[in-house]
Amino acid sequence: MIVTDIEGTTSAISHVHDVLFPYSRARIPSWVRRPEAADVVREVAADPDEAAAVLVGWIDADVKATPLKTLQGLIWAEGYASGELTAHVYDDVPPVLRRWSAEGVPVYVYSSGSELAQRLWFRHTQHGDLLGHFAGHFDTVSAGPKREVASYQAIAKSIGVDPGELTFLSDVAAELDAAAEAGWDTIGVSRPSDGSPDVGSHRRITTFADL
Ligand SMILES: CSCCC(=O)C(=O)COP(=O)(O)O
Ligand SMILES: [Mg+2]
Repeated sequence: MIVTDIEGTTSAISHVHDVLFPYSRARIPSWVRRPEAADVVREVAADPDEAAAVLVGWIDADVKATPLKTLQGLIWAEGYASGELTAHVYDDVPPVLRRWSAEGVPVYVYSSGSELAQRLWFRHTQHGDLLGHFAGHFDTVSAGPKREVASYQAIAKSIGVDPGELTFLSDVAAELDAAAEAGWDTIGVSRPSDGSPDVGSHRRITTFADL
């Protein structure tokens, strides 16, 4: 069974940082006053203005904080609905997703982006709707932070399989290390167009075509 990261693995880091993050950053000051954001604001600060400053600071520092990821999912939902946003997925990914679907290989997503953000992402790619290829989604709420071994143990337990049956695809060495420590197989996906991040000692590929 496959569990895949999104940013840097199925999709370009540059798209997240140059398109998605600025879209949410520009809208946070008004969104913190909306009723849908009340829980997030309460978690982050004493009032909406203070919350907006914290949330924008997290975007600028790329902090994968759960309240930020929750709010970004809500903000991006409007962008996808209006047609302002389209998600990026590398050209080599859809053919492999189709092959895995045809072969009955279950594929899950594990991303710091919220489950809502993940679903929107794969529903609105430049290749069309790819969401049907995924058996389930894990985020920092359902599994925990991506650099902690316990998160990978929690995912294996939730799917109901031995850790050795799971293969994790990610561009981040610390995430792959945590998955390996939990007993998973790991493959580092290192995209040259994103600067080929270092995946440490893990098996390394540069395209899903190699899977
Ligand atoms: C579809 S989630 C959008 C990207 C994002 O907010 C993020 O934090 C991605 O992190 P990942 O764990 O996929 O590297
Ligand atoms: Mg990543």
